Amino acid sequence: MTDTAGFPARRAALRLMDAVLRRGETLEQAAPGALRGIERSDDRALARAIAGEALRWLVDLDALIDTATRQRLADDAKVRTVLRLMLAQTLRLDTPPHAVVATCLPLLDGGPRRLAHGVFSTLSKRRVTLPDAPTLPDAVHMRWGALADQIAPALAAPPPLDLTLKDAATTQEWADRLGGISLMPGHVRLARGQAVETLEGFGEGAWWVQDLAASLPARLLGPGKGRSVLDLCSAPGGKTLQLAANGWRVTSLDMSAKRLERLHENLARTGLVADVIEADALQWQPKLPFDAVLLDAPCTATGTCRRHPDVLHRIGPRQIAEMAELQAKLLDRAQRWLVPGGRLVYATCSLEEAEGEDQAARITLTPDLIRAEELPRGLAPTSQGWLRTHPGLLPEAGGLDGFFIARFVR
Ligand SMILES: C[S@@+](CC[C@H](N)C(=O)[O-])C[C@H]1O[C@@H](n2cnc3c(N)ncnc32)[C@H](O)[C@@H]1O
Repeated sequence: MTDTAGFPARRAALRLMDAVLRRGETLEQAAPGALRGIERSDDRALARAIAGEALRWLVDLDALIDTATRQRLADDAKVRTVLRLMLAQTLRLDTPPHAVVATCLPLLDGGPRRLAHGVFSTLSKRRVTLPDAPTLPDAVHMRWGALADQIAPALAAPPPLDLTLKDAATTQEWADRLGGISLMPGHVRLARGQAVETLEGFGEGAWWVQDLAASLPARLLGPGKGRSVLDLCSAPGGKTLQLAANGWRVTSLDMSAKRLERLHENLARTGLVADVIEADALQWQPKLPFDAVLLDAPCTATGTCRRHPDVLHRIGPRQIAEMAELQAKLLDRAQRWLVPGGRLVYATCSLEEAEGEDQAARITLTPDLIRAEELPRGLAPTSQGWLRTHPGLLPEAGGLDGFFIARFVR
């Protein structure tokens, strides 16, 4: 094994790529195993950044590699993935070529090192560059249709950092203190790349990290004024915190013990209160109906592609159909748990119609149309009164995640 400084981060980046591309894991799922043994946080961040950029630009990196080989390398060949990592570093992370060669070629010890070196040198001599926007995989482009060309430019870089404030009345104060901008009361947007735990206000629980789009479902339930809400599929708790901060009596249910640990930490940090239940929503039954239900359903999360570019490569028709089936079952149950006049908000961070529009169309409750004045300036509801966001919207302000949101009343 090589002891070149920087090698462990590259080996971890290769493991991350394998986990995503061969085993269909998320970068989050793969990280603990892939990064095991790497002590320094900057090395762990580097491994994630290399793999993230290689996945974000995969189609374009492959096109470059294919111009420099006589025989096309197999899609799953290790040498192709190592070359993707090498090029991602020079073209996206400004790593000097000699450092890339020294730290990446040992990944191919006993294998086609010379081939990789040759392809990398050829492309470096040609001074190749990447396009302004990443090219989406064909299957993704087909699925997203007309939206794909708007979304792709927004994928060129990781997104800004959005915070939701515990007290919306302090919006200007926190925007000033943290040097950010606000797109609506209770929201502050910062430049990316900040270490969250070190920012003012984190320890005292004045805010939590939450993409602007992800903050909209809970906002659409308005102030709670002591009424009851079921936050169904709630962990790690961004929406539970919002609802509790906005005067709701929150029952917060999720089936993942691990994710609920983070929810408990978030409640403790912010001093907010919720009744937390660990249960499978497909089995659980409430004793009493609720004034509101927020179902932020499990989904393929393709709307988070700016932060999680792995979704561009591991999500296909099978995963979408599986999630759509689960969402339909959850919705069938959730809509029965409301008092007459109670409101349901259904949301997913997916860009797939099967998980959004198609689900909303099946709901038998009365639509409660979303109004433009409830949304950040520049966003508008669809003609059905639903909200469909995607990363290409609000481009001057830095975009937002892809979400589908619909509201109903019983
Ligand atoms: C989109 S995430 C929720 C994010 C959360 N609402 C927030 O704002 O932080 C979906 C959640 O659904 C949970 N989940 C999936 N299937 C479930 C089920 N059958 N019962 C309860 N929770 C489930 C997952 O554990 C996951 O935490």
